[in-house]
Amino acid sequence: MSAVELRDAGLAFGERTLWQNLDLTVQPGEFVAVLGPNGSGKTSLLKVLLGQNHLTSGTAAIAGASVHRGQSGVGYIPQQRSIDDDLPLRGRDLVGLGWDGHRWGIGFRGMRERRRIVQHAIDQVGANSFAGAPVGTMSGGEQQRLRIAQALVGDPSVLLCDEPLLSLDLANQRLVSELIDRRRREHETAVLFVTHEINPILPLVDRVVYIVDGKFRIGTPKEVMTTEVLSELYGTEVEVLSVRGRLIVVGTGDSIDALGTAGAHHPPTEDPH
Ligand SMILES: Nc1ncnc2c1ncn2[C@@H]1O[C@H](COP(=O)(O)OP(=O)(O)OP(=O)(O)O)[C@@H](O)[C@H]1O
Repeated sequence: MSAVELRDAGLAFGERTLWQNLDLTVQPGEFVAVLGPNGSGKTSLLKVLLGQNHLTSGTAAIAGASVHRGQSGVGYIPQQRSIDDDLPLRGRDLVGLGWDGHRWGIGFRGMRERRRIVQHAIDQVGANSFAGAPVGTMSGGEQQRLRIAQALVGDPSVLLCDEPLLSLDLANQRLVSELIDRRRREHETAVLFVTHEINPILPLVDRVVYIVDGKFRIGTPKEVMTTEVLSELYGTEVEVLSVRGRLIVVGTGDSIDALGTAGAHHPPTEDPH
């Protein structure tokens, strides 16, 4: 049974259609990167699978069952927001919050079970040494490891990750990617990974969903991350170079662009004055 299945899916907000006719089947253990410029509808796609956004057309299913809000089997790592230094919440409590959505009842047995499951998730991300500290005092990498533990605590068959490497240094980017990769290899958890920066995860990615302004392409990185495909998607001349195993993209004008906005060929915006 497939982990995720979108059939002829479309999503619009009011007049604006983000994407439509999207067919995507993700197999258990598959690692899918979701790429595209700001506002192309990447987060909205994850929210469809969380049951928070409703498709305008088509269907969405997780492990064969129609998507609904609060379903079990889905772990979510939301886009990182800075945590207030004074937040009186310990790492262990943060992970526990992930469990409470799957609560098995209260009472002594329930509490003991909760403690065991929270500890297991903390162990999976190697966070035992700092899980007792207040979250606000932790480094960005430590916080992110606990967010992953929070997403894993319900033993998900699908893990939805929204820019989980954002504002992490290279060592932590690698650590966090390895944790997610290990999860899908050891537990056959399918991963949908929204990112602007494909290079840190390039060796892990099985397929890419690349969305630009309502158009999209789905395929292996080799099939999608090419000069021809990206030029067609962006409707402008984009160049993709492979240098020492890294992909360098020039000309998109968004954050995947090696030259930043300087690489864009968009017409200059009008000066309002
Ligand atoms: N609930 C909503 N109601 C109306 N418009 C929405 C809603 N959610 C998202 N949008 C709009 O849909 C568009 C896509 O948003 P989304 O967050 O999915 O983009 P994204 O590709 O994840 O962008 P980014 O890379 O900036 O995170 C945006 O223009 C956003 O304002």
